[in-house]
Amino acid sequence: MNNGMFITVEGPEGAGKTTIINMLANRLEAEGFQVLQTREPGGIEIAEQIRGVILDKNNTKMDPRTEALLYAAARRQHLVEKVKPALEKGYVLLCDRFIDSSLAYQGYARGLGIEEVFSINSFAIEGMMPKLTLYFDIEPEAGLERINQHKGREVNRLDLEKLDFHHKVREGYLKLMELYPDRIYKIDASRPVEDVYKQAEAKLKEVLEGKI
Ligand SMILES: Nc1ncnc2c1ncn2[C@@H]1O[C@H](COP(=O)(O)OP(=O)(O)OP(=O)(O)O)[C@@H](O)[C@H]1O
Ligand SMILES: Cc1cn([C@H]2C[C@H](O)[C@@H](COP(=O)(O)O)O2)c(=O)[nH]c1=O
Repeated sequence: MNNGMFITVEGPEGAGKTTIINMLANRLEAEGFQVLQTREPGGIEIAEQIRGVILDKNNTKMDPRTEALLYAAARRQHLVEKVKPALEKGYVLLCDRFIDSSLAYQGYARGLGIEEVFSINSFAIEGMMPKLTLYFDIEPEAGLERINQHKGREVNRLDLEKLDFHHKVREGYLKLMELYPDRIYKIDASRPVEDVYKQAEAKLKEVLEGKI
């Protein structure tokens, strides 16, 4: 039984996902929803350990397929331990990144192929897809500039990829929007925080009120 609502938030580095998820969670809780925030890769102990391996700056030899499989493995464990139980209890689950990150980063930007990466992830997720994905669209230069200014945020292995890679990630997301127009909703994340929040809140409310 699945009574909750599975919402994912996606986008390039520094798009503002974490900032807006926090604001949405506060708002929904104030309105009486049961809300759970989580993230990928991570969110539970085993997946956080896998995150450490994937994002370690010293792991420069990591093969792209190994990377894709590790993300899928972390996803599987997180889904079983946290996502499914929360949805069964009726939570609105706000997840910072999910399968679309693998499709955009590993499938498109790394060149493994969107279909191939979807296929290995099918084994991990067994059809559990989000009801809504808020895609935070921003030029990579602007997103990277934000994270460079963000004191205390550790720079990880993926952040250190060349600018061309980050452009491909964005192109990958734009392709995903064409593939899944009913699920993925684009937010202009280059705007000031309040404006980005309003765009996200309006769409989320539509979905929660059952308008789509
Ligand atoms: N709309 C905005 N305008 C300007 N700065 C912003 C905006 N949204 C977030 N920021 C700032 O940009 C930095 C990155 O924001 P945040 O951590 O929310 O992004 P993110 O998408 O979760 O990043 P990543 O996934 O790459 O870690 C933070 O310092 C945050 O305060
Ligand atoms: C889930 C997932 C993530 N990634 C990348 C995207 C980011 O570069 C890092 C995660 O760092 P964040 O600060 O938590 O955003 O991992 C990926 O390439 N593939 C994935 O499936």
